Amino acid sequence: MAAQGQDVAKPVIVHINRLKFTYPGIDGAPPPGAKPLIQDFSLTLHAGDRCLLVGANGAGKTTLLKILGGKHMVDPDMVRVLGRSAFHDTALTSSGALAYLGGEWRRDVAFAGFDVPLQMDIPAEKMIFGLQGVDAERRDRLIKVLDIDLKWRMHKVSDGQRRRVQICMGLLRPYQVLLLDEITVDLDVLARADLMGFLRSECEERGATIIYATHIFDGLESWPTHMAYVSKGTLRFAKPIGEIAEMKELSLMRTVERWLRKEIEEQRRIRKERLANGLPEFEDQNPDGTRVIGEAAKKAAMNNGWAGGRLHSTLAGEENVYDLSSNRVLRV
Ligand SMILES: Nc1ncnc2c1ncn2[C@@H]1O[C@H](COP(=O)(O)OP(=O)(O)OP(=O)(O)O)[C@@H](O)[C@H]1O
Repeated sequence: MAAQGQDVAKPVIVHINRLKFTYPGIDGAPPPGAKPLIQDFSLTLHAGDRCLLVGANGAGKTTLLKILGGKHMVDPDMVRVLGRSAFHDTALTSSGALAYLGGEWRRDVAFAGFDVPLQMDIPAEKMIFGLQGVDAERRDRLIKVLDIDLKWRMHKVSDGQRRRVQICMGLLRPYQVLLLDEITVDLDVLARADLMGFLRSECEERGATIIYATHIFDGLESWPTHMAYVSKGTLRFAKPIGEIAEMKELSLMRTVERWLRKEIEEQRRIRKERLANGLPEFEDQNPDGTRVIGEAAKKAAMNNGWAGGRLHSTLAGEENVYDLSSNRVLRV
């Protein structure tokens, strides 16, 4: 489904066409019998669109952003960013045209993409000015927007201050497509508002396209042009913000809350019906009560693409590996 009501004169920037994806098991192949995590997912976004990606924990938002960012291989026709397949055409990310800023930074001392240790005794200035080929005006603007003190020593700053430097570095290059995965958690109200304002101007002034997965809706009321609601790996809908009926009477947060409450009620009803019909409560439940299908899946190594399975190895012994969304992993 394309986001309805968009300006068709604008170029298509992101095109997802009936995407289907299953995380590979330890042998690199999808576990036999595993239900795809993402299925029949289609979405089209145009230049200048700012799309909020919403959905419950584990719905598949991070997975989708990673697929878009070229970190998981899918059929090249299923996902096109700027007309190219990010997985197969690595120049898309290395050129900076496609940028991804994700929550995994939080647990990671090395900054994705730049290979710079973030917690060593190094001034923010050295990190920010260390990146070559950057437009000086853009750099100054970002330093101002994120209110960065160039003298900050990276090993002594707060989480929020470190995050500001990370975000600054991630935005130094003028991307055409930006994928954001819950990046504002540590930011104070002012830094968050200024950052969102900056990102908005990027879309309005130079036609950048942004997809932002978040659970924090404070101050985002007038930010998105579109909303995409994901539920259990499928797209419920993607619409321009003006076409979302609930938003005429409810805030953004209450709107999403209403969707998620409805979803959970539906799931409870389905589970009740299954039990009443003598079936296991969950569709993907094994007889022993676990919810991973097949032996290969039980042994599946957690590999989240961006970080080569570093953190996930600590979770290898956990039973229901498929019930751990990325944010849950981060919060462990
Ligand atoms: N590397 C992996 N291997 C196998 N399954 C995974 C892997 N990473 C995530 N999953 C599973 O995929 C599902 C979707 O996870 P994902 O992180 O995409 O959800 P999300 O919508 O971003 O959740 P949240 O809002 O909690 O961040 C979860 O059930 C999770 O257990």
